[in-house]
Amino acid sequence: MYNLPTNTKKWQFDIFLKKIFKKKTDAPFAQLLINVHPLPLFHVKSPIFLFYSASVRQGIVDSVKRALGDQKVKSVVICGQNGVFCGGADIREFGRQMSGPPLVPMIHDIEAANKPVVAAIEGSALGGGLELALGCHYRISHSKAKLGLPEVTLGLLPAAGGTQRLPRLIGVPAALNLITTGRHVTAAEALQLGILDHVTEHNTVDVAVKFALSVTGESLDGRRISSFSCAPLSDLDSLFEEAMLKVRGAARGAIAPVACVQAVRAAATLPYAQGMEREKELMATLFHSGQARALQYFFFAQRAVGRWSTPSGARWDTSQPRPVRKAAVIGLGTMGRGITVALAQAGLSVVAVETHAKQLMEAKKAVPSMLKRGAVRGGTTIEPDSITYSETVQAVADVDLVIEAVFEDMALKEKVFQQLSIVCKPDTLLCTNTSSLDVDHLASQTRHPELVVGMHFFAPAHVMKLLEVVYGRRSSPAAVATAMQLGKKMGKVSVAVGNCRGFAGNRMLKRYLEQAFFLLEEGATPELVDRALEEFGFPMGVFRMSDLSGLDVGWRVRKADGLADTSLTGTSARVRQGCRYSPLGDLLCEHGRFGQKTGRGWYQYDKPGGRVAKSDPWLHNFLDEYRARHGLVPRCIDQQEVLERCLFVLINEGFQILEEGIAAGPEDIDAIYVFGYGWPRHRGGPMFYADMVGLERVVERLERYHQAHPNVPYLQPSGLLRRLVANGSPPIHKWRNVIKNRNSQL
Ligand SMILES: CC(C)(COP(=O)(O)OP(=O)(O)OC[C@H]1O[C@@H](n2cnc3c(N)ncnc32)[C@H](O)[C@@H]1OP(=O)(O)O)[C@@H](O)C(=O)NCCC(=O)NCCSC(=O)C[C@@H](O)CCCCCCCCCCCCC(=O)O
Repeated sequence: MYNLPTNTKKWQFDIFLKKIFKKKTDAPFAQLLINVHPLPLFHVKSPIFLFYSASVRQGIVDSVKRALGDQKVKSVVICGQNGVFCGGADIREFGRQMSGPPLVPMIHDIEAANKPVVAAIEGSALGGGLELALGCHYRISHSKAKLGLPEVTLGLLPAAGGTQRLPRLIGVPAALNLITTGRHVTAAEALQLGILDHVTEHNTVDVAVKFALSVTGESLDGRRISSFSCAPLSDLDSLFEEAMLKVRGAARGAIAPVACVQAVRAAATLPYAQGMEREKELMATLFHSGQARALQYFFFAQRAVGRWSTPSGARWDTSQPRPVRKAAVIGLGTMGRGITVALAQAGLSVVAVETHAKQLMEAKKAVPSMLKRGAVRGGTTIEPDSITYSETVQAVADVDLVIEAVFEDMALKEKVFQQLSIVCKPDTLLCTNTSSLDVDHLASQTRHPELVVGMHFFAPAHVMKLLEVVYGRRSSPAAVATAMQLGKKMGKVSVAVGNCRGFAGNRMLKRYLEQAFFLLEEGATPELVDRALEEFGFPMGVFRMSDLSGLDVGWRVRKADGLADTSLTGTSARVRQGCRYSPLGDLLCEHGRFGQKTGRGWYQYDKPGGRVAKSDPWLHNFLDEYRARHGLVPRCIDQQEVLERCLFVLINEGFQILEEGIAAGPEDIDAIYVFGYGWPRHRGGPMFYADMVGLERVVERLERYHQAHPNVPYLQPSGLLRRLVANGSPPIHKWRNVIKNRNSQL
């Protein structure tokens, strides 16, 4: 029996030796089962799994050394504990001084062993976990395991030989796909790709031990992946050019996918040792990059939003969600259909209500085909009768939860909530899919305001990952917890936010859009503004995005708010409620230019519904005339000003939202912006970006722009932003302390 490595606690590293006797000969025969797990997670509901920490790596190195040096040991099986092989490197270690044995020589020594080493994979083999398995001579996996090299999603590349061994094992095209996307594959796909040697439904370790016995003494020459050559390909150059174009198009400005392509190219063109050198060099450029920091921050931020809290003290860990088996959707327009699909995909039974016969008929056709497409994409099946359709609200009498998705009109929504309050069971949760209306007001229309919350979906609702769960003043903790849990069940990232106009996302977006309009007044063009934002990493600039979502949407809201009055002339045309206002969007709508759907907006399209935006001379003339009419002298505006004006004002509103407690922490805002508004993930989200840029700089630029535009009050740095700077600009993970101190003084 081997002893645990000194200085390793039992819960950190477990290793045991199993003596197995060959049945026929009865000769002593031993395998080493190295448990490469577990770091317990301090999360009651999570399973235990391991990420390589220094002590784990040390443990593996020592154990493998002893196993290989022990004549009694004939083969080695490496497995995890508690059903998980290995989730890869401990990401938290990256920010600190790294210690302990490095992974590359550790895996190299395993591969060089003269005894068969078998990886027994259960749960996950990700990142460095899969790289370890690739260093083994055989890989046996449970059918439910997931495998992958997700380093690219953390701004890195698989630098423990992953970029060199995987292409040698499964070929360049398949390896490029896995390494540049970071996607996880099922055991079945991994077997088909050739990553695995065998997949089992039974006890993986038992199967691996049996297998390890069966190959004892066999030659390992053909089993060391580093000695393989990549399968030859006829046109390597165009393959890599195509791969480069693809990754550049998928995440503009992201450096890790580009480095991944370069590393795989090295595998395809260089001997293994030189390829490893190239892998190391490329990793060194990524490792300390801002993008790696941003992506690793975002990895934890995504998880942090699940630990929600509200200013009234409701929390994720003390609030019990209610079971939801049957749900209803009221209103089957675009949003309602998407929500119906998302609920059905989550396995709920759904009552879909639409009072307009024509719309109902169309929905009855559209929803099943959306479900079918989703099932094909996700390889799932859907119970066709999980959705029932009705023309009357009475059909929702027995559901556990209703999501209202009627037209964005307060009077109409009020009526629906009054009806629902009468028709539904007294404990039914009533949710509204509004994008900006007052949730408290809607709650006041019902008998149980504590059971009312907002569920703000993003279009298309069955595809977009973000869900803002909006708690009102009287929403009960159970109501919030139920909506959050339902969001998770639908595969969404649910973020709890307070009730205010536009909630967190749209409230910030309003400021961003306004600045973009002001920039046009001052001399910019839609092309210039969009180019700056797209080069920053947004998939679409603000004007292309408006054309896609429809200019009439914002126009309707501005009209309802009494803002869109184009009959005003002179200076009052560009001022509303004492603040600068740009009527440009309203004027375009008056010309019938609603964006892609009308074939004209900020750009022109070849036909209504066309997708390809082309510069429009009409629009440029229109802007010239508009400026001349208002005595505006166009000036040269550079990309930096576009970014600062549009992004810093959005960030400033984010600080205001934090100050007011509408969002509990910066991670919430960042998750909303990355998942709902196309903020480039490799920039971590707007609040993380502010931290990277430096809070002093954000304040300084905002102040300067405010001086230049004194009638734009929200260019003034928010109180929280100023306080953070006064507190020495602490790093983002400490902002909550400053916010908490302030709230506790209120
Ligand atoms: C594993 C999962 C699939 C589990 O999912 P599940 O849903 O069950 O659970 P959660 O996702 O909620 O996670 C629970 C809990 O665990 C935390 N966590 C998850 N993964 C990690 C991790 N890898 N490290 C640390 N912590 C982790 C998570 O945050 C949750 O806790 P919380 O408190 O937040 O609730 C799923 O979690 C998952 O997919 N995880 C990520 C897996 C992954 O991405 N793995 C890859 C890691 S990177 C890696 O392995 C790199 C390797 O290639 C090794 C490379 C060699 C490195 C060498 C360094 C050389 C540096 C050279 C440069 C030097 C230059 C110079 O200085 O000069």
